[in-house]
Amino acid sequence: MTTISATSLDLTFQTADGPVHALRGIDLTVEAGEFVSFIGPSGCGKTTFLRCVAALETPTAGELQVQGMTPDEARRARAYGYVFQAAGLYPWRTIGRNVTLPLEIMGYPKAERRERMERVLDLVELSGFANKYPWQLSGGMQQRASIARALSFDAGILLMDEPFGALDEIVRDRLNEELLALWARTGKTCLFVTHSIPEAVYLSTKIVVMSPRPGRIADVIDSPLPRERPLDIRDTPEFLAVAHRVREGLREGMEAA
Ligand SMILES: Nc1ncnc2c1ncn2[C@@H]1O[C@H](COP(=O)(O)OP(=O)(O)OP(=O)(O)O)[C@@H](O)[C@H]1O
Repeated sequence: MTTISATSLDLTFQTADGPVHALRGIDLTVEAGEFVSFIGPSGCGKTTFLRCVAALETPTAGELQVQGMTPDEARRARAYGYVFQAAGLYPWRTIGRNVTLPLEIMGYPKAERRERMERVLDLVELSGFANKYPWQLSGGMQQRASIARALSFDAGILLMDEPFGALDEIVRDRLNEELLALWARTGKTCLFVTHSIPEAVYLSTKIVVMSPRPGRIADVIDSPLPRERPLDIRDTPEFLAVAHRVREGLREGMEAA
């Protein structure tokens, strides 16, 4: 089943310095349950594309469908959870009450909020941290709490904009492994923005390589790697071949820009 379908998508921002062509001719199909990474240099439109899916930006031309709906309908149907680069947890709320915030807004009864909170905190391995405050957790744990919050209302799509960009490499490796396990367990469709080639190749079933000015797709790579991926898969020739193709796509995209 197709979850995201973009056809000839264009978005031009009108700014004081003139038009900025953030996206041009984006054609992309994402099937349910895929893990799709978007990689490309700063300004190539990765965040803008995610924001279009989330109905936070409106394309100037083309068609975009999210679970067969317009992005706005999908937003109202709570089709996605959004995880940002900064965890964005409210410091005056406990982890548990940060996770239940969307559920409170949506009017879930208290008992169900609690049950869901416990389930998603367990999914991100933060059981036992519900009563802590964000500042009592490491950066990696805060990001896991932010993922739990995005999972709390069972959206089929998880939009993640560089969620691990600010973390050191060892923590990031661990979160990558955990995210893959979480994805396998939940069957979510994931759209994930990253600047890291190894991260994109390790996580994804599909890698979208983008290039700037105007933001467009330089290559779409369907990963030949198995879905089960221990971290040391990164040393295999198959992994390195995909990483090489991503690097080539980035280089060609820069040359064409
Ligand atoms: N609201 C806005 N108004 C005007 N221009 C914008 C707006 N949002 C984004 N842009 C411009 O659109 C282009 C694409 O931006 P976008 O943030 O999507 O890139 P990105 O690939 O996510 O970059 P990064 O890797 O730095 O996060 C950039 O040139 C940016 O300056």
